[in-house]
This record gives sequence, structure tokens and C-alpha cells, in this order.
Amino acid sequence: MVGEGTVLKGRWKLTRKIGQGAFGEIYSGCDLNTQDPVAVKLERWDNKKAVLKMEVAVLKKLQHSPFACRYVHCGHFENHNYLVMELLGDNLSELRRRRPNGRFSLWTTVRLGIQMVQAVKAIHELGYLHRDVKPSNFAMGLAPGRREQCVMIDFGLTRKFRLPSGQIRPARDIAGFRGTARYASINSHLSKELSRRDDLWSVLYVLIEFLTGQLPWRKLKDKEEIGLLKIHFNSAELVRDLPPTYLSFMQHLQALDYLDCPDYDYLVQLLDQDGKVIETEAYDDGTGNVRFDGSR
Ligand SMILES: Nc1ncnc2c1ncn2[C@@H]1O[C@H](COP(=O)(O)OP(=O)(O)OP(=O)(O)O)[C@@H](O)[C@H]1O
Repeated sequence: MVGEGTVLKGRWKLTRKIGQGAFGEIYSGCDLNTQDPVAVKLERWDNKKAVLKMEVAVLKKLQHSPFACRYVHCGHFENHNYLVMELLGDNLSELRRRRPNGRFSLWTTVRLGIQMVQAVKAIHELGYLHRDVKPSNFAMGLAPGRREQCVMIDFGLTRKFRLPSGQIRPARDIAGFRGTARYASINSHLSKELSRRDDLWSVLYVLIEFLTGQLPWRKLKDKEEIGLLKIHFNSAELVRDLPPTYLSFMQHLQALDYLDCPDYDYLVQLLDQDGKVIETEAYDDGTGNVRFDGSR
């Protein structure tokens, strides 16, 4: 049995189970050689939806990016494949739920939003779509110097959108739903082939939830009903109570076709404008005490 207390390859000790996903289990642990904290993701060999090998491949390619979890090691042990990586802090879903009214401040949302767009840009530049952008797939760094870093995790649903020639893969007529119902794009609900714009639709839904504490379809369980409500709200109404930035963000995504490359820098600039306004207010207000944890 692999579980708490197990030592993988005489080096990585599993200390505590910290996550249970559809495809595997996550443990916090320790590198017995260096005493560094680590996280270990385990996947059983008999899992029909084995994805860890692909996840490792994408993670290794993303190591140049500060928005990716640091890769440590991978291997197999007693009927399991495993991935050893940097131990991160709480994921953004847990952090939001702990805030009053389940909301982050505009300041925190701006900081997180900019990093999420940059993380998505980094994976797209490699030729992959993430296809499951959601708050629990981002976590804050724990290591010194990484504490304000928002890190993308879980590459189990990624898909290459470029051919070796560099061209975009032709869209399949029916691709099926991919992602998580609350945050998936309308295209995913319509079973359309996903492209770069769709990861950013998920970012937009996440940011709306961060700011308002909810999405209009939060109470629905049925994927089809959620899709219909997203279509109903595919208008300015969705971002009615938010800074104008969010309407511009949405309009940029609405204008993108399957093949189009999103203007990531424009989206970052939009979010940054709100950040600048808040900084000015913080200065005027004499506090200068802006924090990253949603306390403003
Ligand atoms: N490196 C890490 N450090 C700390 N916690 C992590 C790490 N990787 C994952 N987790 C935690 O475990 C949870 C599940 O991880 P992950 O999404 O990679 O697994 P999964 O099996 O693909 O899950 P799901 O089916 O929910 O997408 C994350 O939401 C996060 O809270």
C-alpha cells in the first residue's frame, strides 16, 4: 500500500494526503536527502485515464516559467506512477472561500488575474492548451521568494493545439466537453474544439467569481443548464457591476476566432489599469499598506 509514511525510492517520504483529484492523489512530503518540502502526485497504473506521463512532459517543458510548479523527479513505485514537485500553498479556491463573502479585493484580483493570464500565455507559447483553468488549479508559492507567486498546476487535460509544422491543428467537428462545468467556456459546452481563447474565457469567469463571490450559474449542477445560462449571460450583463476593464476583457475574447492568438499583453494591461487606480488610492489614503492577501 502506498500512502502516508511511504518512502519512495528511499528518498521522498509521503507525510500527509493534501488532495484527491479525479485521476490521482496528492501528498505533502519531504526529500529525506535535503529536508526540502515536496508534493507528490500519485496515479495508479490501472487507471484507465492515465495522464501523469503527459502531465510530467508538459511540466518539464514549462520549467522556464515562474508560473509553473517546479519539477523535482518522476518515476514508478508499486503499481503507481509518481511525480515529485515543489510543495505549494493553498489553492485559490480554498483561499477565496476563506475570505469574507467569498470575495477577493479588487487589488488581489488584479494581482492574481495578471499572473493567471501570464501563466496561460506561457503554456500556449509551448503549443498546449490547459483546458481546465479553474481556481483549484492555481496555488500560491510557499518557498521563500515564491510567496506572492501564483502557480499553475494540473496539466492532466492539456492538448497540443499546434502541429509539428507550427500550424494550428484543424478543429474536429465534435470534440466533446472538456474542463469543469462552472468555468468551462461556452465552446466547451457546445462540444466544439477548444482553442487559446477558451482558456481565457475560463480566466474571465474565475475573475468574476473572485470579485463578486459568485457566478450566475453557481447553484446549477447540470452541465447543459450551465451552458445555457452562460449563453444567456454572454453580454455586458455578466460584468455589469464590475470595473469597465472586465467588459473590455470580455469583448476581446468575443472577437477571437478559433485560429486567433489572443492579445495577452492587452489583457494584462487592462487588469493593470485597475491596479494602478488602486495604488493611487492607497497613496492618497496615506496607508501605503497594500497587501496581497485580499485584506484591502
Ligand atoms: N504541488 C502542489 N503543492 C501543493 N498542493 C498541490 C500541488 N499539486 C496539487 N495540489 C493540491 O491538490 C489538488 C488536486 O491537484 P491536481 O488538480 O493536480 O489533481 P487532479 O487529480 O488532476 O485533480 P482534479 O481532478 O481536481 O483536477 C489541487 O487543487 C491542490 O490543492
